[in-house]
Amino acid sequence: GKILKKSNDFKEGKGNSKKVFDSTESDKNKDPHSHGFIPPQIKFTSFEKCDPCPSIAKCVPAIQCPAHLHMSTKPQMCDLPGNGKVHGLCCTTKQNHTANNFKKHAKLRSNDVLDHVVQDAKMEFKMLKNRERAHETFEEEGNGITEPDFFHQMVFGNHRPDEAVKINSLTNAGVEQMMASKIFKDKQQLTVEEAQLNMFDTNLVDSPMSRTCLPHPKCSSIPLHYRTIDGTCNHGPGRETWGAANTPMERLLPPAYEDGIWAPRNTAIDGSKLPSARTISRTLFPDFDRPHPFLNLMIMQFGQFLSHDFTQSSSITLPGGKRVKCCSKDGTSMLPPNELHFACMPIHIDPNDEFYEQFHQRCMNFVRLAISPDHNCQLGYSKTLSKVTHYIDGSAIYGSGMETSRDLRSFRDGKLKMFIDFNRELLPLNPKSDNCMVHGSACFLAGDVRVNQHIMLVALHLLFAREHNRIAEDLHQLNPHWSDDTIFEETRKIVVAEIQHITYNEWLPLVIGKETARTFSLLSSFEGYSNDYDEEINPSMTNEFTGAAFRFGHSTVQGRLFVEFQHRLDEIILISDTFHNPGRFRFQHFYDEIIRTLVHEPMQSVDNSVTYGLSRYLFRGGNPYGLDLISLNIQRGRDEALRSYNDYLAVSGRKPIDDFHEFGSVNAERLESVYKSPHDIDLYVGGLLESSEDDAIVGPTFRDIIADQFSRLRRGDRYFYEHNPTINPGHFLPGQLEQIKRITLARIICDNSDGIALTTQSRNAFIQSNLIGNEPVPCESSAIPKIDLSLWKD
Ligand code: HEM
Ligand SMILES: [Ca+2]
Repeated sequence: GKILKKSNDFKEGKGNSKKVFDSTESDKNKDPHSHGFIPPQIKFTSFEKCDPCPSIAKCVPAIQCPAHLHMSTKPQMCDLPGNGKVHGLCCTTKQNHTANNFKKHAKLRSNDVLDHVVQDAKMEFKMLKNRERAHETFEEEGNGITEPDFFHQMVFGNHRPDEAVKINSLTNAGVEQMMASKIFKDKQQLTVEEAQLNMFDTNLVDSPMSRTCLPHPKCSSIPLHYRTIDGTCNHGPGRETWGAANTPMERLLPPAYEDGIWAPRNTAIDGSKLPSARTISRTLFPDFDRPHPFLNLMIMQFGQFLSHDFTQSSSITLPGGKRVKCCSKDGTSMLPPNELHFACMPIHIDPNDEFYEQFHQRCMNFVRLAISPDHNCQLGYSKTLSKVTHYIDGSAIYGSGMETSRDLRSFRDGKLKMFIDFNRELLPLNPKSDNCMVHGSACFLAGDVRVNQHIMLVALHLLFAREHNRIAEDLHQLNPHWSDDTIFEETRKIVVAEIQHITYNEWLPLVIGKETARTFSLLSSFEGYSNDYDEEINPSMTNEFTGAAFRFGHSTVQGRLFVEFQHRLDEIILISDTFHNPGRFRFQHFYDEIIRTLVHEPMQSVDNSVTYGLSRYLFRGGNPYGLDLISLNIQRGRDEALRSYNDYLAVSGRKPIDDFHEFGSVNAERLESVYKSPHDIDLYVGGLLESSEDDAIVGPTFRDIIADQFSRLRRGDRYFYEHNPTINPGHFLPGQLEQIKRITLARIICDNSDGIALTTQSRNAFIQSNLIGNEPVPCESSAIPKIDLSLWKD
């Protein structure tokens, strides 16, 4: 095989001088919104085999090979660890896939230009804010029945008014920078794809717009012993904000923004408009009961709990924090263009929609995500942000901000606040009256604002909050001299390690399959420390992951819960009745019973079926109909400018499709009835419809996007529980780490039950409890190993 010496050599790859994108010169002067804009396609390259990789390059799964190398040159194939079925690519696999890797050639011509850009952007921003005032006059809810859209916006909500103010000013800064980038692009006559490839070489740090830059935290020169609450200072100088709360997401591939800056993906390959997200949803995602043969609903619920640990997008709101509305009041039409807020992207509902027709609904509200200033305050395409820490760090339990975290702590013996009801711990009651449907009934407070979203989610929050207090109590007994702070931080460290261990050791291999977990080096080692930290890996969420791949979970949701009660009649609970309505937790037996149900009941398979509880009745509350989560997901992908499904096949090293029949004849027919070309398929749709391979539950495209993200989340986290003492300033002692690695979800369930309806538990809490080999054993049984906390005695 050929030897490549430097990363630069990739660019020189023989016979590969062709351009990355299929860009036509005429794109340059075209208005991207005008009919006829053709989104650039990513070219697929085939690879030659070469073993071993040249020294500078590493053999990595294709998706981890930075996009620019991938697309413009021919990296060579190599063998990955595992069963030899999957080939990797020899790549220099550092930090970002896109940004900063492309040669910058949009050099600033003169400083005058930047001054003009900044001035114009300021003016435009002012005008935008003025126009926004007109929307303030819309009245808010009146009749006492909360609209589904109200709870939808709560998904992007804040804990505290001060957080709302902060995020609002950050969003404004993002919007102002977006305007500057647009103006800059026009003045410098950059093409759409130059913008998409982030070829801008200009930042605002020294400009009068520097106040819009992302604030840089001051980190001490010696790394802190415990991770910060907001995730700052995990990485070294220049990278202090990586993975922190309120910082931008990254991408696997350049965005499909149609103007290169922020205009959503709207246009099909032939220049016509893409089909409506609702049309796609109702055509392709009916509701069938297809229970998984052995996985249970805990797979689903732990997955959502995790997703709330590492991502919460933010939505654009009116200046006072109120909702933006894009449909007429009665939902029968969209607002006319001159009345639409700039963040509006309402979803069109067909007149013959078999569900919404009876309610005369023709429009579903949809507001675009907030955008953030860049880490380095660089002009370029817009980036969405996560309000929670990107790391797996228990932020759904402890909050992602100092003030929220204080609101949650009791400041006694390191414990979290709890609400004592019937002599047992429930989550503290939420002082905010609008967080739940039924005011005055139970409504809870946790580290994540979405806690009350539905009843199964509450159970997981409670489980881990109880685990915190249980460990805190033990540490207090062992070390009576420890302060509240020390107990809190030591307990938090253990709980986070438990979550990370369960994630990588139990949960993830069941989702992406053991083989892929091995290929991406994601399995926990049986013993000892790990050495795979890489300071250049940005752990931040990718848009492909949060906007599409990790939403696979929506297909696993069971809309009807069969809850077996011991002292009452069994009940079927409809998930649509529990949105923001967790009152059942006040029944003494309910917590134990819902956990038992999660472990007993099958999850739904990942496929073209989604419960109507999500695709018709989402957040219905007291209304006859709700929202459609699948429509929201598809529309969200376009809002975030995810590229079409085919481009992601290319980046994970597979051949793009040009025939709908790749998805089987039933799906092909349905796809063909909505999409004009296989090149138009939205990532969420294509990814969900793929059949899985080997032992994964998701198809290969989602599988690889998920595996890549979980790889970043361990290799790019200094405080990852397994990392060795030279890397992790808060590392565990060898004996302690050994104890952590004994932990399973089953043990945590056992240790925190009320002992009423739950006294036995299956060893694998992610596999249905009625299956042979996974029969429940008594909680005291040594078959479910315990953690020995005496190793934490000072
Ligand atoms: C009953 C269960 C669930 C409900 C009601 C629910 C609801 C929602 C809603 C309303 C959104 C925002 C949609 C938008 O406007 O873009 C969302 C986003 C999301 N969901 Fe779910 N979901 C559920 C379960 C799950 C599960 C099981 C997973 C993963 C295993 C998951 C992963 C995600 C992710 C990653 C996002 C994006 C979050 C962000 O970046 O803001 N969800 N979900
Ligand atoms: Ca987090």
